[in-house]
Amino acid sequence: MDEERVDSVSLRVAARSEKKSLGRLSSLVRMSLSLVWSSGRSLFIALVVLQLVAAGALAGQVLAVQAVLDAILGAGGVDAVVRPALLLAGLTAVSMIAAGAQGQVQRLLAELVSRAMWHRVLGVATGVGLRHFESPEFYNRLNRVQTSALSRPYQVTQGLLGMVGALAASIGVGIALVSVSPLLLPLVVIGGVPILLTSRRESRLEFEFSVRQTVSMRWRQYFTVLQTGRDEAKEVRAFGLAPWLLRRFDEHYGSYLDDLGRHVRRRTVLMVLGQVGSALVLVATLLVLVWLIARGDIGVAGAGAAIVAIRMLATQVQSLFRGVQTIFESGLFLDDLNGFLALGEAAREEDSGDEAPSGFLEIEASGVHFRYPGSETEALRGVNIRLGAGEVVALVGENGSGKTTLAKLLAGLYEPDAGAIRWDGREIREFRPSSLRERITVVFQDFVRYALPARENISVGRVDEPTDELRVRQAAAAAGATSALESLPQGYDTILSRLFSGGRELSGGQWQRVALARSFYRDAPLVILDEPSAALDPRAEHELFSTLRDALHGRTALFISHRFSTVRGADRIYVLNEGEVVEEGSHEALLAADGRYAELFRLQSDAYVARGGKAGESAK
Ligand SMILES: Nc1ncnc2c1ncn2[C@@H]1O[C@H](COP(=O)(O)OP(=O)(O)OP(=O)(O)O)[C@@H](O)[C@H]1O
Repeated sequence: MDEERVDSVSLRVAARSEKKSLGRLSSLVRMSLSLVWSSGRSLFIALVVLQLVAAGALAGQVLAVQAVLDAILGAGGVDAVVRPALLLAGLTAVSMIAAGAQGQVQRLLAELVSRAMWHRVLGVATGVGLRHFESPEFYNRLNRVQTSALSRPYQVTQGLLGMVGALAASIGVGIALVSVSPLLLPLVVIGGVPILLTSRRESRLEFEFSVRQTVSMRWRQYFTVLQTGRDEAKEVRAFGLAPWLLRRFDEHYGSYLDDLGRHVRRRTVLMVLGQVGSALVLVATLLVLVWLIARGDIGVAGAGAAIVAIRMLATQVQSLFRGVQTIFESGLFLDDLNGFLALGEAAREEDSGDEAPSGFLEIEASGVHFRYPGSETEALRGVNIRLGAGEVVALVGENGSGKTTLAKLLAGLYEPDAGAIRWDGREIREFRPSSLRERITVVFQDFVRYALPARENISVGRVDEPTDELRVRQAAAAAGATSALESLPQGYDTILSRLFSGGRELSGGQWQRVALARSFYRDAPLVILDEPSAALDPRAEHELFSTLRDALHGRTALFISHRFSTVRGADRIYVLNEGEVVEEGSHEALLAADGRYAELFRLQSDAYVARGGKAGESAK
């Protein structure tokens, strides 16, 4: 919670101290333009052309109005009015068509920019180290980036294009107005200033509101997922959670709506102040016009054209200043976005070092300490373990003793705070992290169940190569998944989820076999299996471990298990307790030592015997 508070406070402070210099404006514009340009240059050019056409047509309309009025008041009769009237109609049609076409082109361009932004954001989300996923601030930022910052570069460009169009139109109409009376132009421009001032304040309020509401919005999203998610649906019904979840959702929505109400009121007050200020200047401008007419400086046709020009120009000047405001408003969100994208830069820089060797003779963890970010206590405290090539090594220990954490460090997903993990004497931190991970395959307890065809659920084990059908089937066979997958309606083409039509769901144990097949398909020299048999029935578990060495084809395996019947076949067993290795050795040696392992083993086998089964004895 503290981190969230610091995050929003620091961002609000940054927003207040933000410099509104021209330099900043130009750097925001440059960044946004380059993104839009690289995403769809031909559409961008088309938009600029359409803006210019619309602006030219607008300025032409002022002159056409004057020509129509001149013709009406002159002695040429009806015939003389036809040509300027047709011109006016033509110019009006052109400006309307240009505006309509702009809307369609903008829609396409916005999607192209959005895709380019998603590429960057997803690149960061998948590229940053796992430690970021321990931090609420990372999720806050990710949420803000997804909900608002993603569309901002395009909005800046749109603001800029709007400004270009408005500027072109203002110049055109301004020249037309000056030709009627030079005095009126500065007054119309001054009319835009109140809008500029109030909208700058509105921008800041908008950003502050967004930062303030990030955490609440994430809670709302979370409660939405709980009520709509497939995985959650069972428990929500079984526990009758629906009304309670809806109440929790409503609490967050309620506080959001209260804050939104206050925010909208403040923005409305500012908007009204700006508009009233502009309207007062407009009144002054019109009074000057009346004075000019009274003095006889402007004729009737000129006065008519001036009124049209003042109206048009006031709108254009407002658009111009609103464009500036959009850019500044987006600037605050873009800073946030840039901060997020910088994490990706840092991750790319971190992914450097030597190529990891294709194999090893020995992996050794020595004196490894590790504490999760934000955690008080160490999850690992001076751990020493060794894995020889081709060995099958087991980690056992009670819940929370650090087994999974050690597996994550060995998999190169976290770095030790102290101590080292070495491959044949070389510290793994010397290797490029992504190249190290290519040499390792891990099946986590909570492996991902992809809503994809069975084949892809296995071949995602190695996506950098084209799918090898034979290897998919061999991996499935090694994991004991063949019969479950072949009996599916479309065999390996069946989607393993009910989310999509034709899909089928697997049982927990069948899924576990698919995850194992995925790890075998990866074909890496080190295989890490975190409770690979937790969901397997006794027969499947027995089959898995009796054939594990064959399936490994000489690869090294580290597996975590709570079942001692599976652990006993390992070459070496490490017993963890509160982040430390307290015992190591073969099953027989550990039993003979009569320590913690022997105690846990007896507890488990006694439980079987107590239930009257023979499994305990057979385990011994
Ligand atoms: N992502 C995390 N952030 C902070 N602390 C964590 C995180 N994951 C685990 N821990 C803590 O680290 C310690 C070791 O956890 P770990 O998951 O390695 O235990 P384990 O031996 O694998 O447990 P289990 O048998 O229940 O799977 C525990 O105290 C746990 O609360």
